[in-house]
Amino acid sequence: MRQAERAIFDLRRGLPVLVRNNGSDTLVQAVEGLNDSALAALQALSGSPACLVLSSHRMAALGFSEVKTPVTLCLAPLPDSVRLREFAAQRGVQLPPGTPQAAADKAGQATIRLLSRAQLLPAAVSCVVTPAQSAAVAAALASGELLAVEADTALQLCASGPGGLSRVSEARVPLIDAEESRFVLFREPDGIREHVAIVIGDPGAWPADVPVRLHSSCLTGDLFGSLRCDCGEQLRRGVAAIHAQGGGVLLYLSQEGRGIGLANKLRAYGLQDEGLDTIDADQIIGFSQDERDFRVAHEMLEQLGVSRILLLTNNPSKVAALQRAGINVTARQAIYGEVTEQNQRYLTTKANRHGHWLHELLNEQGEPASDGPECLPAPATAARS
Ligand SMILES: Nc1nc2c(ncn2[C@@H]2O[C@H](COP(=O)(O)OP(=O)(O)OP(=O)(O)O)[C@@H](O)[C@H]2O)c(=O)[nH]1
Ligand SMILES: [Zn+2]
Repeated sequence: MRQAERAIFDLRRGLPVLVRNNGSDTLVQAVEGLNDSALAALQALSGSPACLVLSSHRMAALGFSEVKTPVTLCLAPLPDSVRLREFAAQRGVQLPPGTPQAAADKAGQATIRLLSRAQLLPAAVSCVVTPAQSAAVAAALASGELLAVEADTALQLCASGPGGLSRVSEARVPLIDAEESRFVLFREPDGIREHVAIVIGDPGAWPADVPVRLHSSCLTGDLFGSLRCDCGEQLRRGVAAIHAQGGGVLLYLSQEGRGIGLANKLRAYGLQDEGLDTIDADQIIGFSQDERDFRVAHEMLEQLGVSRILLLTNNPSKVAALQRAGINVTARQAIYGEVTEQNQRYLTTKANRHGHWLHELLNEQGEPASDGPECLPAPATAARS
C-alpha cells in the first residue's frame, strides 16, 4: 500500500511512476505540469510512444458520453505537451477524427484513480515499457529514481475508502457562536487528508437525535466570504444552529471543491466565468458532478459514538450516504445561506441538476423558507436504534 501512497506524491511532483499489471509495465505521468522534455524523457525510457489516458467524464465533455470507464487514446502524431493539456482540460477541443480509442487497461484505470486522489487533473500520458528498455527501467527502480506500484494495489487504495482513520489530537476551542466547543482532528491512514470534528456542547447532554452537519471545506467561501457560493454562511449558521439545539457535531471535511481540490475548483470557476454551470465546468476538466466520499464522515461519527442524528443539510446525497453506512438519520433540517446575485445560478444548478432541497429558498414568491426539522422515513437498510 505504501508504494501506492508514495506514487500519489510522485505524481504530484510531476514525476513518472511505473504501473505494473500482470507482467506488463507502463510508465505514466500526469499531464498537469508535463513539459516537452519530460515527455521526451518518458518515451525514451520506455522505448515506446506515449498515449493519452483520460477519465470517462473528460470523454463525455469531448462528446463521447457513451464512454463509462477511463480511455487510452493513441494520438498520431503525438501532440506536444501544451496540446496534450488542451485535450485534457480545455473547452471546445475536438479529438482528431479517427483517433483510436480503447478502454484503458488496469494500469490506465489505476493511474486515473491515483490522479484523482492526488487532486490533479485526471489525465495522464502512458508508455508501455519495451523489452529493450526493461534493463534501463530496472536500473531506475534500483537507484530509487523511479517508483513502481501494482495496478491492483493502487485500485484498492482508492476504492476501499479511507478506513482506519486515526484520532490524532484535540483541544478546547471556544467559538463565537458556540463557546463550549472542542476540535478533534482525524487523519486518514495514507496521511494525505485530515478532517476535523467540532464537538459542540456536552455530549452527555446532547439531544437523542444528535444535530450533525457535514461541511465540505471551501477555502474561498468559509474563510474569505466568497459570494460565489453559500458555504461561509452555512458554516457559521451550522455551528450556531447546533449550539441552539443543545449541542452536536459539525464535521469539517477536507473535500474542497466537492472533492476535486482547490486547484481544480479554481479551474472550474474560470470555466463558469465563460458561461458554464458548476456541473458542466467540473466535467470539462474530467470530474463527475460530485467526487466526495462521505464514508469518512460515517467513520468519524462512529468514533465519536454518534449513531442517531438530525442532519443539517439541503443535499439528499449526504442523507443517503450516511443511511447507507448505517447511521440512523431520523430527520433533516434545511441550512441556508443568503441568495445573492453572484450565487443564484450556482444554487439553482444545485437544485435543478444535483437535486438539492433548495427550491423553497429559491422560490420566486419571496415566501420565507422554513428551517425546522423534517422527519425522514426510515430507510429499508439502516438499523434504527
Ligand atoms: N467543484 C466545485 N465545487 C464547488 C463550487 N462551489 C462550491 N464548491 C464546493 O462545494 C462544496 C459544498 O460543500 P457543502 O456545503 O458541505 O455541501 P453541499 O453539497 O452544498 O450540501 P449542503 O450544504 O449540506 O446542503 C465545498 O467543498 C465547496 O468548496 C464549484 O463551483 N465547483
Ligand atoms: Zn463554497
